[in-house]
Amino acid sequence: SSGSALADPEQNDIQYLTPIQIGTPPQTLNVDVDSGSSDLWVFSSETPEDSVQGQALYDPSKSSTSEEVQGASWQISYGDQSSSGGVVYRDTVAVGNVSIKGQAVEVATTVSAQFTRDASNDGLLGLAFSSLNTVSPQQESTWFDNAAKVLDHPVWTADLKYHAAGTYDFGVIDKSKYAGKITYVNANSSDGFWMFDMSGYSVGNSTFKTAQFQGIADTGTTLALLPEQVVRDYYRSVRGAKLDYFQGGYVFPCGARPPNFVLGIGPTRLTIPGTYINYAPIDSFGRTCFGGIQSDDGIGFSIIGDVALKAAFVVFDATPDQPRLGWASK
Ligand SMILES: N[C@H]1[C@H](O)[C@@H](Sc2ccccc2)[C@@H]2OC[C@H]1O2
Repeated sequence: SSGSALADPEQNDIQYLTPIQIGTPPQTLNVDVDSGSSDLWVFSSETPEDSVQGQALYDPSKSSTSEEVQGASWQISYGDQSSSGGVVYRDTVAVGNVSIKGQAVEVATTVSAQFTRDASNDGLLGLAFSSLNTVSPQQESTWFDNAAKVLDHPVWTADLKYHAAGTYDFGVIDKSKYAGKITYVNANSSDGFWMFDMSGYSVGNSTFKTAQFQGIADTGTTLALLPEQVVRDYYRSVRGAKLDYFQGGYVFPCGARPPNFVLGIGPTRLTIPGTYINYAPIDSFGRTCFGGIQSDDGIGFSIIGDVALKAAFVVFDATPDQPRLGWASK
């Protein structure tokens, strides 16, 4: 089987939301497909009312195919310090018409304020490796790991777009969605992420500088978080750019036209248009803008988020024993 689901951006492409169907009859929720985590969790009838502000709720009691996983619980905290936790049901979950029975659906009994504030986000669909799943005492598999058994190929692809709806495809590589060839690089899943090696970078039309650093492909992170040195080098070329301690990153006058940024991924190059790096105004006058490239704060690896991913067609290939990431222009 194979399927395709919408990736609909919120304002400024802060995140992309994908409708999924849970239960019988199907309950549709819009979730954030997140290649940086491995829990499928949703707002639910068991989420305290004061923690819900407009989200759609999954109600297992209204699904004839739901069953509680006795004694199981989950608790997750994310890179941006948000968090959630709760109990676990099994139910049928369809993404892009690929329907999987007995999928662990983690229902939230607590969510942090960032999630409560985000009315259009009904939960997360974690598509990193199952080794990061937080369900205890028995860890659960991601929806993709369960689906890979029935998909024509153990792959899913991300075709995110700048200020427009894109798609996540499952089990198929759609040739109409990219141009030229797909270049594959090995992924290292030992930390549970889609981690891969960068080979260098260039700013605008300057010469390519070799630099060895690792990064994770993270559809759930908005920006591209790169090594401090690389980021400092980039903003030297942006008129009026400065590191704003209070905003927590590099800002510049919204009239600035940041240069393109070229990321070396193994032998291939990913060009992030400067327009994607003029991420969004931080003030209501639209005078000062926040950069789409920021520092990874020395966490030990970079986070290749949506600002970069939306410039490519990306293949998450979970071929057993050798996961790979495919990159193509579009
Ligand atoms: N992988 C990412 C994840 O999807 C989000 S979770 C999230 C939090 C609040 C609002 C929406 C989503 C968080 O930011 C970066 C990293 O952790």
